[in-house]
Amino acid sequence: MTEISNVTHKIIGVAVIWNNEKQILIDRRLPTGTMANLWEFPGGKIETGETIEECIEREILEELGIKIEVGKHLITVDHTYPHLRVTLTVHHCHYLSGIPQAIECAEVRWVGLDELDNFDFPEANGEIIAALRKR
Ligand SMILES: Nc1nc2c([nH]c(=O)n2[C@H]2C[C@H](O)[C@@H](COP(=O)(O)OP(=O)(O)OP(=O)(O)O)O2)c(=O)[nH]1
Ligand SMILES: [Mg+2]
Repeated sequence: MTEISNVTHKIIGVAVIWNNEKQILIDRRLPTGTMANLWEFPGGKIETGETIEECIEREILEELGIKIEVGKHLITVDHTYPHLRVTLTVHHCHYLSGIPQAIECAEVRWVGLDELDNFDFPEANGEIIAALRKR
């Protein structure tokens, strides 16, 4: 039997933003809504007509107020939560300018790769963090 899934599918561009101290920028989600309070790599939904790279650059400026250079693709993770399917296309990015501000999130932080274990991320992020550690 074939089952057609009606679950919402979000196509998301995600940034792993590096600074010159080999730190990564992470943000904590707002205390309301899906995956409340969890930490994530900043990003958001792709808009019609834009590439994933353009999406990432735009979302980071909108959400954090900083300029970045979008670099190499790291991994694409397709994950289904109980009420939501996400496709996270993750790129390495380099920090260029501006002070990160928590415009659409609760908090932002620069952290080292070895510090990521101290933060709670959504389930889909396990694969992203594993890919980062493999390098
Ligand atoms: N930006 C980002 N989203 C992630 C990560 N891991 C993960 O499961 N997600 C999920 C959470 C959200 O459901 C979705 C991102 O979509 P979004 O940022 O456009 O949506 P949202 O839930 O924040 O809110 P909204 O804009 O739909 O109101 O992907 C991650 O590391 N970064
Ligand atoms: Mg978002």
